[in-house]
Parts: sequence; structure tokens; C-alpha cells
Amino acid sequence: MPSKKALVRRPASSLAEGLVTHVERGEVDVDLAVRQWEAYTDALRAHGWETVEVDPADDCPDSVFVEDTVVMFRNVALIARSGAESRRAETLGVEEAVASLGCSVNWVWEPGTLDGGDVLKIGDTVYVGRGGRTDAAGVQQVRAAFEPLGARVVAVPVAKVLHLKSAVTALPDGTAVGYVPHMDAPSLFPRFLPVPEPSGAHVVCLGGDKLLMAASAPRTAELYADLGYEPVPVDIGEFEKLEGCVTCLSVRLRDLYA
Ligand SMILES: NC(=O)NCCC[C@H](N)C(=O)O
Repeated sequence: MPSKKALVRRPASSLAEGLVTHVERGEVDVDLAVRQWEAYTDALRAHGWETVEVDPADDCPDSVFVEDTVVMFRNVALIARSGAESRRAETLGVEEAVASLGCSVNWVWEPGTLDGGDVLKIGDTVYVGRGGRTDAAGVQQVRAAFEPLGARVVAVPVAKVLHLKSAVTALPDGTAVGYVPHMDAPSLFPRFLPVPEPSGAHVVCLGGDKLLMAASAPRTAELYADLGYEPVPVDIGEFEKLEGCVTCLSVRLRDLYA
């Protein structure tokens, strides 16, 4: 039976010092961010996900964005090596967490770089954004780790946003959803639905027809509802100030053996 565990990591007390690359820095209210994170994790649990907390890392401002530290394919965890040097220490607690859940653990090796936010899985196809945080060697290492397990790895140029998944994710039926002005190569996705708002492109499939998404994309929520989905909006405004989105606040583990 597929597991429904999701790794999450409580915001660091230093969250406000998180990196910003493509947006202007805005003041982050850490207490509000903690309340938004709690509501986000509540929403996961309310939809049947068991949240597994990685130990907090108060000296790693961006550690709440746990998705960037590890990529899962079946029960294999590929520990990332961020293109942002200040984020590399985040992997320590994550390695321990995935190993204790019984995952087989692999690593992206120097000089390759990879952020988990650049990896979008649709079925057995693994799209890897090659951009500011993930380089060609990182893409090659994803191929080496996952193609022997049956994955097909497709490299996608990313120049306009932080990560591939800042611009495109996927619905439960495998349709890619993206905000076209932020995409460099929409034609790489065979079944593609454009959405009207940048944060509308970020969905976490909770199971069934339910889509966790940011409250900042009401028009896209209407579009999804009109297609028979049930949007579950959460306010993640404090994380959006740091270029975070709903996908990057958790890692869902669906194929554990344990
Ligand atoms: N996967 C994601 O979308 N991660 C967001 C990371 C935001 C963080 N401030 C960073 O620049 O690394």
C-alpha cells in the first residue's frame, strides 16, 4: 500500500534572512510564517498525510523549503547539492530523516549542483530544470540515479524563475500546469494547461481531486474547480516573499517499503 508520509521542516528563527533572487526583498514576519506553516501542515494531515518533521535548523534560513534538499524516486532518495552555497548545510538533517524512514540514499556529488525544486515527476518522467540552481552535471546525476530504476529524464531550460517548479507543476492526471510568461520551454510538456497567475502553477496533489494551492491564485483555483478539482487554498504569503511556494514546503514519500 502506498505510504502517505510527508517530510516537513519547521521554519528557522533566521527565516527572514532567506535568499531572494527574482523578487525584491520584503520584510518577513517570522511569527506569522510559523502560523502559516502550521496551517499548511494541518492541511496535509487533514487530507490523510502523516507529517514527519525533519529537525529544525535555526542557522539555515531557507531550511523550511525542504523540497529543495532531496528528490525521491520510488524508495530512493537523492540528496541534493544546492546551487546556493548557503543552503548546502540543510541536507544533514534530511539525510537522517529519509534514512530512518527506510529509503535508499544517494547523493549529488561535487561539482554537480541540484535543487529539488527543479525536479518535477509526472509518472515515470522526471523533468529536471537546468537553471540558476541546477547545472548540467546535476542533470546528469539525476539520470544516473533514476534511469536505471525506470525513469525517463527530460532536461528543461529554466532562466526566468528560481526553479522549474516555480513555473510548472502537474495535476493528478499528469497534465502539466504552468504560467507561460515564466516558462522557457512549455512545448516540452506534451499535455499542458496554461494558468492565469504565477502561483496558480503550484499544486500539491493531496489525493483524489484535492489540490493544495496558494490562496494568492484565486482565478486559477476557479479554473481548477471548473475542471472538477477541489482546491484547498492555504495562505503562504510570508514564504512567497522568499520565492517559496506550496510545493517546496514538503516532500511527499509515496513509495516507501516500510
Ligand atoms: N522549491 C522552491 O520553490 N524553493 C523555494 C526556495 C526559496 C529560497 N528562498 C531560495 O532562494 O532558495
